[in-house]
Amino acid sequence: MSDKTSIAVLTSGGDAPGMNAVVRAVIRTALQEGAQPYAILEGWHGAIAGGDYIRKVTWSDASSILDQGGTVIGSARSSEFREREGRRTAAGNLARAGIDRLVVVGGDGSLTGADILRSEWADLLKELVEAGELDQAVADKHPELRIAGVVGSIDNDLVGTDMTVGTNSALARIVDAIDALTSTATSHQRTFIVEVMGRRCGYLALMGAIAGGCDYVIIPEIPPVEGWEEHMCNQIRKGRESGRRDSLIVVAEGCKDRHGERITSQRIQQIIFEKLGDKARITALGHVQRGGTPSAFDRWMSTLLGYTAALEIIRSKPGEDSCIIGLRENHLVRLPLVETVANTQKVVDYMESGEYEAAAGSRGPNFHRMLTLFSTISSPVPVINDDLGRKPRVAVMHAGGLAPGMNPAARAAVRFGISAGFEMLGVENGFVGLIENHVRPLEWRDVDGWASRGGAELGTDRKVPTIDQYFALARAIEANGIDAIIMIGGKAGYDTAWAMASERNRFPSFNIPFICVPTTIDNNLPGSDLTIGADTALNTNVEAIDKIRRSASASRRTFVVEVMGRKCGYLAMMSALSTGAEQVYLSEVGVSLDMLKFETERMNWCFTGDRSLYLAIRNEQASQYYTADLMRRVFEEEGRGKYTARTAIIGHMQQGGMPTSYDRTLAISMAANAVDEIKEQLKSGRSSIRYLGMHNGHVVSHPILHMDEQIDPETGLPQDPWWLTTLPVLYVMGQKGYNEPLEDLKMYRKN
Ligand SMILES: Nc1ncnc2c1ncn2[C@@H]1O[C@H](COP(=O)(O)OP(=O)(O)OP(=O)(O)O)[C@@H](O)[C@H]1O
Ligand SMILES: O=P(O)(O)OC[C@H]1O[C@](O)(CO)[C@@H](O)[C@@H]1O
Repeated sequence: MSDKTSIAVLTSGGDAPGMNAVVRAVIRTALQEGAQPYAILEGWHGAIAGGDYIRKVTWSDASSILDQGGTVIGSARSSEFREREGRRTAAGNLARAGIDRLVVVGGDGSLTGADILRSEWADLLKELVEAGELDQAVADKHPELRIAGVVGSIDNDLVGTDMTVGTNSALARIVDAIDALTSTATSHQRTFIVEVMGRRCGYLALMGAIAGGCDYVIIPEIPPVEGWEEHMCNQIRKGRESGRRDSLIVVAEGCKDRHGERITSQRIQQIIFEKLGDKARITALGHVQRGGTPSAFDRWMSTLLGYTAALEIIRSKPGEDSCIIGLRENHLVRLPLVETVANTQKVVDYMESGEYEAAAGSRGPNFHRMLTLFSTISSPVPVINDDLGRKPRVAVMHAGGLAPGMNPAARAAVRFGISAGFEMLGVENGFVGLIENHVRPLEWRDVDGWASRGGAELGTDRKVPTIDQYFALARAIEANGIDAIIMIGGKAGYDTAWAMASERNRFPSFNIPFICVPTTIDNNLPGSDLTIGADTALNTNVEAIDKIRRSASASRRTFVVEVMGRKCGYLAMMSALSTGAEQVYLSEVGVSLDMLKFETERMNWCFTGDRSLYLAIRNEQASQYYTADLMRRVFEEEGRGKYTARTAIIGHMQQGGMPTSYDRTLAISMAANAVDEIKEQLKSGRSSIRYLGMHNGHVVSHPILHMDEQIDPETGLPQDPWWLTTLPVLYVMGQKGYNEPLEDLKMYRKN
C-alpha cells in the first residue's frame, strides 16, 4: 500500500444539483495535493458493501460531470449504516482501502452518520482486529477518521449556513414552474396551489413565492394562525377585486396547522372551493425540483466548497473535530459538525413543541425579513403606514445598461414605497427622460406582473447629464415635485448621483434623499459583492457555454468564448469556473504573448490525448490587441491541424434573460432597504445621496461622495474584488499545477 494520503468522497441522502461539482473539486484538489482520491459509490451503502464500491479515481473520472444533475457516484439512504454493525463493516472496508479522510456530501442525516462513524472509529477497528478481520498494522496506520462535510440538500435547512448545495437550482426550477403557471392562470383567471419540497424547511416555499410574485405562502416553521383559511381566501378575493387575474398559493410539503393537522394541497383546494366556490388547480412539483442541470451558483460555489473541504481535510491536524465547510455571509467557513447538526435538529423540536418563533429564528435574520417583505409585497391592496403626515413624492428610475432584475426591483420599490406612505412616480428612460419630464404616477396594480419580467418597463439610458443639463435636471425635479429618488441602475446612475451631490450648493433641488440600487450585469459597482442582474447574465452564459461544449464533443476544437462585463472580469471568471473552462482572460490580469504561447502548448498536449474540447473564456475588454479572433487564429495556427479553433461571442443575450430567483430576491431586498433609507431620511429631515451594496451578506449604504474610496483610480473598478482570488481554483481544476495557500482565497474565513 502506498504512503500517499488517501481521501474519499461520498454523496448521501437526497441528491442535489451541484454534488458533482463538489465531487470533481475534491478529486482534482486531492490530485493536485499529491493525495490519492477515492470515490465511495452509493453513499454509506457503498462503504458497507466495500469491494468495487470503494474506487480509486483519476483525473478523467471528474471530467464532463460539472454540468450534470444528481450525483454521478450515486447516493442512497442506508438503514444498515444506522446500526453499529453496519458502521463496523464500513470502518473495516475504509481502513483496508487505506482511507481515513472523508468528504461527505449530504444532508444533516448523512453528516450525523459521518460523525458517529468518526466517534466510534477507534473502537470499531479494535473490535475488527480482535475478531481477526483486520490487521493490527492497518489499524495502527489509521488511528482516527477525519471528516469534512459539505451540505448537499435542496432544502437549505442547515442552521448556520446561508445556502446549501442544490438549493439555488431547485429554486430556479420552482420559479420557472411558477412563471409558467402564472401565464396559464392569468389566461383563465385561475387559482393554483403549488406544492414544493422542504419537509421541515420553508426556504424553498418562501423564496419561491417571493421571487414568483405569488399571493400566499405556507411554511412549516410558522404554521398559519387560527382563522388562516379565512385570511387566505380574503387575500384571493381582494386580489381579484383589485384586478389580479391569477392567484398562486405556495405550500411546503410538510406543513401542519397549529393543531398538528397536515395542510395538504387538497385541503387548501377544498377550503378555497367551500369559501370562494373556486376550483383551484394543484401542481405538486415533486422530484423535478431536485433534478436537472445545476445552476451557475451550484457549480461555482460547490466547486469552491469541494476545493476547500479537500484542502481542509488534507491539511488537517490529528485530533481535530469534524467540520462542515459551508457558506456564510459570502464566505467559505468552517463550522463544527456536531454542534451545527444539533442546532439543525433542534429546529424540528421547536416546531414540534410549538416554539415557532424560535424555529423561524434559527433560519437566520434574512429568513424573517423575507417573510415580512413577502407579506407586504403580496398584499392585494396596500396597507399604508402614513406616519409621515404627508405623501412625499418618490421617483423610481433606471440609468445605465439594461440588467435583468430592474423590473422586480422597480415593482418592489413601488410597493414598499406606497406601503411606507409615499406617492410613487415612475421616470421613463433614465435621466434623459427625467429632464424631458417623462414622469408618471405608479400605483400598486401598475407593477403587477413585473416580478418575473426581464427588460425594464420604465426604460433605461446610459447618458450622464452634462454640466449644461444640470439646470434642466434641477428644474425637472422641482416641476415634478420630486422629494426623493430611487435609482435602480449602474455606473451612469452612480456618476449622475455623484455629480448631483457635488452640485448641491448650486442646485438646491439636488438636496433630496437619493438612493442608488446596484443593478448591472457587469458586477462592477463599488460597495457591493454582487449587483442585481449579474446572476442572470452568468446563468445565460453557462447555458450557452454548455451548448458550445456539446457542439464540440464530436470534434477536436478550441473555443474562445467572449462574455460581457466591460472592464470587470466577474462574468468571465465565474462563467469559466461554472463551465470547467481551461483558461480565462481577464482585463484585471491582462493578456500577453507568453500566456498565449503557454496555452497553445497546453492545447497541443491536451489534444494529443483524447480531449475533444479546450475552452477559454475571454472578458470583452481583456485586451485591446489580443482580440477573440486573433486568439483563435493564433491557437489554430499553432495547432498545426491537430484541432480547429472557433470564437463564440455571447453578446446581448446576457442582458435579456428573465431574472433568476437570486436576482429577484436581491432586487426585493435592496428595494426594501432603499425605501427604508428614504423614509428614515425624510423623517429626520436629512437628505443624503447614497448607494447601497450587498456586502458580506448584509445590505449597507455609503455616501456617494465617498465612492472614490472604494474604487481603484486606475481601473475605475471596485478595489480587491473577492472573486478574483478564485482564479487559482480554476487552475487547480484545469490541472495547471497551482498550489495556493487556502488563506489566499478571499472568500475563505478561518474561524
Ligand atoms: N443518526 C444516524 N446514524 C447513522 N447514520 C445515519 C443517521 N442519520 C442518517 N444516517 C445515514 O445517512 C443517510 C441519509 O440520511 P437522511 O435520509 O436523513 O438524509 P440527509 O442526509 O439528511 O439528506 P436529505 O436532506 O436529503 O434528507 C441515512 O440513510 C443513513 O445511512
Ligand atoms: O427522494 P425522497 O427520498 O422521496 O425524499 C424527498 C425529500 O428529500 C428532500 O428533497 C431533501 O433532499 C426533501 O425536500 C424531500 O421531502
